[in-house]
Amino acid sequence: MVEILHKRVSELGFKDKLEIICEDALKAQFPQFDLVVANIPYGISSPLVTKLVYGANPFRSLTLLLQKEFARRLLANPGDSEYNRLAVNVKLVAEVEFVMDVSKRDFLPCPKVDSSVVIIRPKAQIPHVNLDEWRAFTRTCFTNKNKTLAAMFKQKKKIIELFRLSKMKDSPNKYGVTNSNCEFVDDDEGEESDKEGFDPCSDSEMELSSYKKKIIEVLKAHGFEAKRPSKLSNEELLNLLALLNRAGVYFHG
Ligand SMILES: C[S@@+](CC[C@H](N)C(=O)[O-])C[C@H]1O[C@@H](n2cnc3c(N)ncnc32)[C@H](O)[C@@H]1O
Repeated sequence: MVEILHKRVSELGFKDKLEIICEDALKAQFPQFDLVVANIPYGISSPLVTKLVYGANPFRSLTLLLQKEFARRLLANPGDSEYNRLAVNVKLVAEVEFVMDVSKRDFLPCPKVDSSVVIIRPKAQIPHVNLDEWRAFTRTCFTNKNKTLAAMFKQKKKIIELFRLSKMKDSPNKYGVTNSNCEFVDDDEGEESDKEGFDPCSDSEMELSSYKKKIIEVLKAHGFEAKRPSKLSNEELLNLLALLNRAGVYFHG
């Protein structure tokens, strides 16, 4: 395709106006861009959309041909069965507009899946929130997006993880917890075990229990206890994150 493009622009006399970067799109450092119009490889849709939307580049719009199901997930709203962490995170900073469906029969050779075109535009006003903290928080919430928040935050593993993160805020070198939540690939609904991989012995049971109580009190006091992440708007999630942070509960070290 690169050769064909080079040949075509040469024939049309546009050779000096086109620079072709032939690299892995996930690894390449993009030059400054204003518009993206792309038929992207469907297999890397999630990390590529993340990279484009959360990159440092102040773009105007991204017009993307995506696999239809992926586009539906990106367009989903709270309460929709497809609502997911990707939609939550993209919609924090951008608006996603549906343009059109494109049938697989419109391609030759005919692929296995249908496609859709969407336009993503950055929001004029982005909520004031630490993005690493936000993404770690939505990762926690959307790992079990249909569980109630009370059930989710009663999981021992989760409590220990958050407790250590909160302590790490006070003494960063003492606690070896790292949080690799920076990418929001489509990994919601990965059920978590309550016990695996954590050694609660190093934290006092009493401290853990009062920490858990503190979280549950925040949920109860603000009517979040019986709510489920899959039904919460970004405004509600932002509010919950702010309330938890204020109570000393953090999701990112
Ligand atoms: C859906 S096709 C689109 C091709 C072309 N843009 C078009 O519209 O006909 C996606 C293209 O991205 C290429 N590709 C796959 N993974 C890639 C990656 N990580 N970085 C850059 N290109 C990739 C594929 O080889 C394929 O040519």
